[in-house]
Amino acid sequence: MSQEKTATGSGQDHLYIFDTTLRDGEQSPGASMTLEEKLRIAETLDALKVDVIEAGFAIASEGDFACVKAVAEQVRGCTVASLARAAPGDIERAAEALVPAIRPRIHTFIATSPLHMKVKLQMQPEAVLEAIHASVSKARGHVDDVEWSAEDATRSDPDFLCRAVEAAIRAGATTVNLPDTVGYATPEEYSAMFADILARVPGADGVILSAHCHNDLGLAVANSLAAVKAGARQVECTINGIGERAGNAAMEEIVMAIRTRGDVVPVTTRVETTEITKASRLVSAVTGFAVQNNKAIVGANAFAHESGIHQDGVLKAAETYEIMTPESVGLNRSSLVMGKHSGRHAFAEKLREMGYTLGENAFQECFKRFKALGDRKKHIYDEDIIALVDDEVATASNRIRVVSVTTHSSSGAKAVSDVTLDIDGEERSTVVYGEGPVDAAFNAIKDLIGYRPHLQLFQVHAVTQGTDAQAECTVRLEESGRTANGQGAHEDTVTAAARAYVAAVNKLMVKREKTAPQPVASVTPDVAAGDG
Ligand SMILES: CC(=O)SCCNC(=O)CCNC(=O)[C@H](O)C(C)(C)COP(=O)(O)OP(=O)(O)OC[C@H]1O[C@@H](n2cnc3c(N)ncnc32)[C@H](O)[C@@H]1OP(=O)(O)O
Ligand SMILES: CC(C)C(=O)C(=O)O
Ligand SMILES: [Mg+2]
Repeated sequence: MSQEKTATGSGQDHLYIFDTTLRDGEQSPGASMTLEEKLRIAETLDALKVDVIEAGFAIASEGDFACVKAVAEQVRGCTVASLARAAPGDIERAAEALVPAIRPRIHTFIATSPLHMKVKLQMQPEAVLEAIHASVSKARGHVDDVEWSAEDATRSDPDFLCRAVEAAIRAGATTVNLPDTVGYATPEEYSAMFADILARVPGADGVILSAHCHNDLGLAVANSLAAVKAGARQVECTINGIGERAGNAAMEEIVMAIRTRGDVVPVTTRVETTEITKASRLVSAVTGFAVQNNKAIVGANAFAHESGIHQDGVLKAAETYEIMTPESVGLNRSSLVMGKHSGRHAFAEKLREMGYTLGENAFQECFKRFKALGDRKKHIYDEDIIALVDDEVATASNRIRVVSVTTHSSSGAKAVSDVTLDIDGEERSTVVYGEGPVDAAFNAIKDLIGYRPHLQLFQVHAVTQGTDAQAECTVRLEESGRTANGQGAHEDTVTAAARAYVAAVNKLMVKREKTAPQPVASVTPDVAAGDG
C-alpha cells in the first residue's frame, strides 16, 4: 500500500482505516468465526473500502493460518495483514499465509511498558529493543509493508517508547502503531503521546503513525480522534466495536465522526459509508453479538424518533434532530417510532403513509385512542394503528357506540360486566352476569339494546405479538334471516369483543331498516331470540 499521507486529492490528509474485526474483533470471548464467515466479512470490508483488513494471527492455529490465506486470496481492493509476535516463527508463518495477497502487510508487535516487559515477557528493555530490530528487519525481508506496534504504549515510559519507535523505523517499519492496549488513556494524554513521538523521534514524520484504542473506559473513539488530531494517519478499529474485553474503537463511529465533523478532524477516508449498516448486521449475525439499540450509527434507534416534538421537527426538516442522513449509512430513511410520546404531526404522517385519509373528527378520535393505547402498550406496531383506525372508521357513523366496558371474573364464579353504550347520543349503562367475561358483556349489550340477535360466530386474534397485543374480534349475528359481521379492536379483549358485537348490531339495524322500512328514531326491540 502506498504510504502517501495525502491520497484523496481533496487537499485533506487521507486517514487509513485498518479494520481488525477479523483479528482483535475475534478476540472477543465467544466471537470465533469460521473460515466461511470470515470470508463473508472480508468481502463486506472490501466493499466498504477499508484500507487494511487484519485477517488474523497466522501462527495462532492452523485454522487462523487458513483464514489469513483465504482472505489474502479473495480480497483484491485492500491491503491484507497478519499479526505476528516478535518471533521468527510468527513472522515466517504470517509471510507464508500472505503469499496470495496483492498487498500484504506483516504486523509485528511487542510490549514496551515496564509491567509487560518485566512480568509478561520477562525481558530487559534492551532485549526488547533488539527484538524490535530483529522482528521488523525480518518482516521487511518478506514484504515491503511492515507495521510495528508497541503493545501497551500508553503505559510505557515516554523516553523508552521514543527509543523503541526509533528502532522500529530504522529497521524499516512503514507504519508505527501506538496502542492503548488496556483502554487506560484519556484523549489529552493520547494525543500528547503522538505529538511527543512526532516531535522527538527522527523519521517519525516519514511513517504512518497509527492509533489502536480499546474501550475499557468508553474512550476508544474519542482517543482515536484525538490521535488523528495530533498527527496519526491510521486508525485501527472494528465493526460494531467488537474486540478484546470492552472492545475496540468502532469503525462506523470513527468514520462517521470524521465525515460529519471534518471541520474539527480534517482528514478523509475512502470508506463507502452506505455499506456500514450491512456490515454491522453481518458482524452481529455472525458473532451473535446483538448491537445495543442506542449504539451510535448502527443501533436500531440511531435514526429513530419517538417524541412528538422531535418527530414534528424531523418532518419539517430532518436536520433539526439528525446530524447525519440515514441514507449516508445505508438506511432507507429515518423511522418515526409511534408511541405514547408521539404527537399529532407524526400520527398524521403515519396515517398518510399507510394510505388513510380521515376527516377531522375521526382523526381526533383515532389520535385519542392511539395515545391511550401508547400508555398501555410498549411497542405500537403498524398493525395496531391499522386495527385501531379500521375499528374507528367502521364505527364512526354508528348509532350505537361502546363507551366503556368493565368486567370482573374469577375462576369458579360467574363473571359480571358493567357496560355503557351511547345509543343515539344518549348514554345507557347496565351491570349483568354471564358465564364468562365476554358472555357477561354480550348479555349487558343485549339488555341495553333491548333485543337478542343470535350469535353465529365469535373469533379473537392478537393483532401483534406479546401479551400486551391488541385483540381483534369478529362477531357474526343473525336476526330474522339477516346476518351481519362486526369487527372490534382493543387492547382489552372483552372491550374488543363488545365493540365487535355492537358493530354487528349496527349493521343488522341498517339491514333491518333497508329491508323493512320503519321509523328508526329509537332502537326498538323486535326480536327476543336468545343466543346463549
Ligand atoms: C494485545 C493483543 O491483542 S496481543 C494478541 C493477542 N492474541 C492472541 O493471543 C490470540 C492468539 N494467540 C495464540 O493462539 C497463542 O497465544 C500463541 C499461539 C500466539 C502462543 O501460544 P503459546 O506458545 O502456547 O504461548 P502462550 O500464549 O501461553 O504465551 C505467550 C508467549 O508469547 C510471549 N509473547 C507475548 N507477546 C509476545 C511478543 N509480542 N513477542 C514475542 N513473544 C511474545 C509470552 O511472553 C509467552 O512466552 P513464554 O511462553 O516464553 O512465556
Ligand atoms: C497487537 C496490538 C496491536 C493490540 O491489539 C493491542 O495492543 O491492543
Ligand atoms: Mg488490541
